[in-house]
Amino acid sequence: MTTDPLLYLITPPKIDDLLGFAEALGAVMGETAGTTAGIACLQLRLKEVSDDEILRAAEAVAPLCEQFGAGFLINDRADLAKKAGADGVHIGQSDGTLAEARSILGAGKDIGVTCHDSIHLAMEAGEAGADYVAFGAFYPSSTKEGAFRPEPEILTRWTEMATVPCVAIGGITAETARPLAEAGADYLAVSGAIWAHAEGPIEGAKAFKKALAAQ
Ligand SMILES: Cc1ncc(COP(=O)(O)OP(=O)(O)O)c(N)n1
Ligand SMILES: Cc1ncsc1CCOP(=O)(O)O
Ligand SMILES: [Mg+2]
Repeated sequence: MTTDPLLYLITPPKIDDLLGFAEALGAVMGETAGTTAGIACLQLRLKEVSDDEILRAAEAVAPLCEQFGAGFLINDRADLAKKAGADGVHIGQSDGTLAEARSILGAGKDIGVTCHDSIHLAMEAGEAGADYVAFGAFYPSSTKEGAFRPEPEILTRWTEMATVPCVAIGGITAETARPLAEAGADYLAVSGAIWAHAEGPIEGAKAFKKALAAQ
């Protein structure tokens, strides 16, 4: 690979067995630690669950992020990110404004913004102070349906015109990662390719280790 994106892991949208999940997460983080597929960031992305459930999950995963040196972000909710003492929040185009999230979290925290397939949205996010912009879904995703399907080239355009880091997301697997890395993604955001890997999350992590190995 010509570039070396970092891995940005996203949790499954529902976690039934929190202890079991934390164990699997620790194993994935341990498996990739110190390699080019080391987890740089974890996003807790639980959907249709109570605030308490999100905060309980945050309590379970935050120490692992600390242990393995990964940033810890919460999806959608700056207020819960603040309560959980997370490193930041990821917001979509319908999750409130960046200014609102910033006023809740303060200057030192990270705020990432979904920009779909739009350089225009990314410029707006960058101007509003986003710490990263996210483009996708690059490939069909079993985790989230979506109408937006950018070409990897958007990552190249962005990196040539802006300094704000870019995240690629959507259906990324060890097999589909390469064009996104070569196009200039700073981070590859991945969920299903780890958590729904046919042979389990550790094998999923090993596949990324192999795919992202320095060449
Ligand atoms: C890194 C990253 N990129 C995009 C998204 C999608 O956010 P959003 O559009 O708000 O959709 P939901 O994830 O909330 O369903 C993301 N979560 N993370
Ligand atoms: C949250 C999100 N936003 C666009 S695609 C996606 C899902 C990412 O999960 P997967 O890696 O399983 O496609
Ligand atoms: Mg959202």
